[in-house]
Amino acid sequence: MTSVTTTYISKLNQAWSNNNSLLCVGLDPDLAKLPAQFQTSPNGIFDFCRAIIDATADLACSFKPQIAYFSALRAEPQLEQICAYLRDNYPHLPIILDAKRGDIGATAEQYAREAFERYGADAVTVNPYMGFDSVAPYLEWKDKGCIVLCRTSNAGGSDLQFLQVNGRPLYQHVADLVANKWNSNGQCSLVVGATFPEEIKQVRHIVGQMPLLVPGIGAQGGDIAATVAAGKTANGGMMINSSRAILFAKTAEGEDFAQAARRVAQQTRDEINLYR
Ligand SMILES: O=C(O)c1cc(=O)[nH]c(=O)n1[C@@H]1O[C@H](COP(=O)(O)O)[C@@H](O)[C@H]1O
Repeated sequence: MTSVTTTYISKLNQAWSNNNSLLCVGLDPDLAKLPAQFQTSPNGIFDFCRAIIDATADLACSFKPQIAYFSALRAEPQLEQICAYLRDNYPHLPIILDAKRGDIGATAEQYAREAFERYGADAVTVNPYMGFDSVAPYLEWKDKGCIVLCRTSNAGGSDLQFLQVNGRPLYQHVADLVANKWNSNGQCSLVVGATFPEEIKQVRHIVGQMPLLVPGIGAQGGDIAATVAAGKTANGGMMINSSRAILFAKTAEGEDFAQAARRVAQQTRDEINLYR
């Protein structure tokens, strides 16, 4: 059996190759969209996510729970259970806690503890808007990952990220800053949306081999071929996230929701691999 390593980056490298996959399965369990039996049972969110995890783990390079789907419903204990379930059963797959945190250092220390101690995540998404001292507390956790928003997948990302600053767009400054100043321990990644393949190319050029978290395929319509071509590296280079398209895949005749999720995850993984 392959040995399990403990840093975010080494886990990710192993997951890319062991599962031959760049697919990150997003866990965004919108209660209203869950099959009816999970909407009403007390541990329904956990049970739904566990079924999705078991159905897709061999096809994924990581799982990304989005914290708002839990905290909005006071369901953080179920998120703790999901993270524990992932650590116990799929310890080789990194857990990316999507929380998009950003605050002054003292508060960021608490957010880092929340991500890495409470949930035992391998990496957390953070917002760079408040600058280095707001990100530094995450970097103190040397074996954990810090995934910084750079060129987000939403249209409104352009409001700020495309502003020209000293001759180039702000998102390129973020990429440069993270790659050349903040990443001294090699634990950083960047978020770049699959809806903007040209920007993925620009970011890849600036950051070398740094892993990218790339949401925006599936429900947001990002182009898989263009995304992979723009961001791939020799050993992987990207976690390409899909959430709703997998979680709430339309069932074919005779399929249950988990089988449908697996089918879509497999199609997505295979389509990504076509272009690697
Ligand atoms: O950081 C993220 O994960 C993220 C960044 C971004 O630029 N765009 C984006 O969609 N996301 C997240 O990625 C997931 C996308 O979900 P789907 O559109 O359903 O695949 C959601 O959890 C978003 O919060």
